[in-house]
Amino acid sequence: MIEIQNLSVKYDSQIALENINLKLEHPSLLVIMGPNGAGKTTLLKSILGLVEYEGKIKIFGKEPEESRNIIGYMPQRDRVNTNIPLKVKDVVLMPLLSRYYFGIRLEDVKNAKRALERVGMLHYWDKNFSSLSGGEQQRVFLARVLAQSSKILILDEPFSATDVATKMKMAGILHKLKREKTIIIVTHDVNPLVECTDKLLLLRKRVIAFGDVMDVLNEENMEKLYGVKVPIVRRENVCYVLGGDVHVHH
Ligand SMILES: Nc1ncnc2c1ncn2[C@@H]1O[C@H](COP(=O)(O)OP(=O)(O)OP(=O)(O)O)[C@@H](O)[C@H]1O
Repeated sequence: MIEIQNLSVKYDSQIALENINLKLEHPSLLVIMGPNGAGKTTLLKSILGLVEYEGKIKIFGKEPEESRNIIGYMPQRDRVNTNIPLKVKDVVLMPLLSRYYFGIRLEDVKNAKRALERVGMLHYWDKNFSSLSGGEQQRVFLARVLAQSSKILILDEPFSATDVATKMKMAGILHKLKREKTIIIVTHDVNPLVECTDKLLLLRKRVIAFGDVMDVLNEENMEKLYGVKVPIVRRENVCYVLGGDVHVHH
């Protein structure tokens, strides 16, 4: 369970997050949406203990710094150097290696292969990572995080650079995983995930809205969030953002 109380983050004097409160049950899937610069990545980094913050964050009752071994993190692709001179297998195995000082275990290789198979990339095992397309690299990054078998997954824009088939495939994997894990996803495109999202957080430095998708995803809240009209279509028990990828600078 993740509990955040009165969380605020400042970079120098600039406020990135102000008075964030939320509670997330385990297992569940939380989607975070908001305009560029809204503090989404900063919120993820706070949960990971990677930035200084004011307020309280408890992850199964522990501090973020003490919880790193139960969290798998997939950073935003734009912010990592994807020109890595490594094979696909090395990229997936790397976080597993750092856990054990005595080298690679057969079980780690099995986990890495299983994760790559899950995202449909096992045939690239021996291929140079930098030669893959953006969407393929994204699938390898997802495999890397899946192979860690963490209780909590934090994914920053996992769908960027992926085609519609890959998005649907990734969403399907996450849908299955959320039965046993807590998954936190930042995305500009909530549509592939609406059916498996338990809680939606609309963030713009502060919490604009937090709750069930059907309650939170409405035109009034989207206008508050993005400052422009964003049409929503409702159909039976689901709703979608018309335009899909909402990417607005505030
Ligand atoms: N290391 C840093 N030093 C100074 N300012 C920062 C730093 N990281 C982020 N910021 C600023 O904090 C604000 C929030 O940034 P953050 O990356 O959390 O936004 P975001 O919602 O993830 O945006 P995007 O959708 O563009 O990825 C921005 O104004 C950004 O410029």
